[in-house]
Amino acid sequence: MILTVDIGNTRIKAAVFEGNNALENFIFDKNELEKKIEKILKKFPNCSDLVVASVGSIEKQSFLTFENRLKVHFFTHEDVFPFQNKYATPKTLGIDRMILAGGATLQFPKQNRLVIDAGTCITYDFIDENDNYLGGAISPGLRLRYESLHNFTARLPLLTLEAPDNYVGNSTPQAIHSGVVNGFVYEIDGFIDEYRKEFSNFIIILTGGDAEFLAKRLKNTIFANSNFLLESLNQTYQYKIDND
Ligand SMILES: Nc1ncnc2c1ncn2[C@@H]1O[C@H](COP(=O)(O)OP(=O)(O)O)[C@@H](O)[C@H]1O
Ligand SMILES: CC(C)(COP(=O)(O)O)[C@@H](O)C(=O)NCCC(=O)O
Ligand SMILES: [K+]
Repeated sequence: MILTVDIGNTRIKAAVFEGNNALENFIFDKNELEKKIEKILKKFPNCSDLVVASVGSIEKQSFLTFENRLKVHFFTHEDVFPFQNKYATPKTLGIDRMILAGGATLQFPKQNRLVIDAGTCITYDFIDENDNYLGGAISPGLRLRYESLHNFTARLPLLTLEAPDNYVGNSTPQAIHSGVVNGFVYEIDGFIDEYRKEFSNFIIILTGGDAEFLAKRLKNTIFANSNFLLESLNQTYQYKIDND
């Protein structure tokens, strides 16, 4: 059994895998990291490996305490990945994006793939049919948009996610919901349309905390898989073991 841990900028997601099956998923806050992992290991004492991808503030040292019990692997740019990295600054590419690209390459062989991760940020990652990672885009995620409007203005309230009634918002709250949610949806549909002009065919993988909310609102039909990063961590780790 493998315990995978994804440390994002908002929260931590974890899952226990047996082969390719996720047995249980967990979501928690970074201040609960050690306590939650202890609890998971108590429930799944057969975990032999702990595999981590972190773009958050948590570093490898936080996992030292588990090293006497199981094999700990903290993914870095030095690991082997199943694609060629064509990013001009490969060392600054987010490790979460590398794991997503790894999972997309392994799960959907020999085809163009676009991965959209709607988390703290929205990230777009394109891996072509020859397994070249080309890059993509980074923009503010849903919650970040609500928070930025509030934090950088004097008069805009901090709202929580709500589906707008209309794109013509007729009040301050409705105008904010329209701007944030419709802007978010139009951005993603717009990006997909642009990619379609350049690449005739590609599979789209949509993941992240806002994937489900988003999927039903897009003009393009895409199935959301909120678990794709953890699945990719599990698969990219297997790939690393087989190819090291
Ligand atoms: N309970 C929740 N707590 C925080 N964010 C949530 C929650 N439910 C949905 N979200 C949405 O999920 C996004 C964070 O997604 P997630 O994939 O967990 O991010 P990250 O990997 O960057 O930590 C937020 O922008 C927010 O809009
Ligand atoms: C873009 C990100 C902040 C996304 O983080 P997330 O939304 O998953 O928490 C992360 O992938 C990152 O720190 N990237 C480094 C810059 C880059 O990928 O080019
Ligand atoms: K993201």
